[in-house]
Amino acid sequence: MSPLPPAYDRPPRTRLDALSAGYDGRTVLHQVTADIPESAVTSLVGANGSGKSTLLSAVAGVIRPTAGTVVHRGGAPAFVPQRGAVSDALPLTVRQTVAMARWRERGLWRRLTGRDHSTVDEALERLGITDLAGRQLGELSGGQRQRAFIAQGLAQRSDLLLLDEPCTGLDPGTRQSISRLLADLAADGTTVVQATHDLDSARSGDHCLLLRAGHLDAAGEPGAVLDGAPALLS
Ligand SMILES: Nc1ncnc2c1ncn2[C@@H]1O[C@H](COP(=O)(O)OP(=O)(O)OP(=O)(O)O)[C@@H](O)[C@H]1O
Repeated sequence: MSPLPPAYDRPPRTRLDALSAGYDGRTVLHQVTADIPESAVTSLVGANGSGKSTLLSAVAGVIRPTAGTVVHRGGAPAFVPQRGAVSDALPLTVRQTVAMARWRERGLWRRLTGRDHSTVDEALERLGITDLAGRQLGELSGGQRQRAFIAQGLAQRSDLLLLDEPCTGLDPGTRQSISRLLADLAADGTTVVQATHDLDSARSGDHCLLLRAGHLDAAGEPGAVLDGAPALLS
């Protein structure tokens, strides 16, 4: 198999054109135009409040653009919001949490199929949490819980995985292993977009978008984007 071309040469999986979005009439994301290359890890970086989560939510379809467009070349994305899509106060096991991804497609009144169960098993396996399947979500460490939420995202079987700060609050070893997992997913054909404050993780990705006060400040190869933003590195 020939190696994939660098991210900046890959076709866009998703294209943002003059995308603006916000809350209650207040615009926080201003006319962002960018491509998200397929089969690559794109990192959204920027200071607190720069609009990373808002951009992800707009790409996920959770909030509507106030202007501009998000065009997906493919199906609906899987979105793993900050702190996961379910409260860890709910009495759910890890397996039930991951299986929720399949219920969304089936509807609550249908039984999960054998393929659904295999998808859940594969997602648990891929995140290395098969042995935690029967544990309650509320009993897990931060890193274990984060893996369960990423597994839930994977089990949605989308080729576009959107993750809001998957590494926040985790120790360096766990952060590294999650970054490696994201790279493996991209190598297998999944387009990954992560909002992150972890600059090592951003640097190890393929592509980077830097937001400043809701504007796209730079885009491209991670090293070049991050080296051009010394304030972020301090
Ligand atoms: N649900 C919301 N309702 C109203 N305003 C919001 C909401 N979510 C975010 N904002 C505002 O939008 C702006 C951008 O926030 P956003 O969470 O997108 O930034 P961020 O870059 O992800 O920040 P952080 O790194 O702190 O997570 C901020 O001023 C924030 O207060």
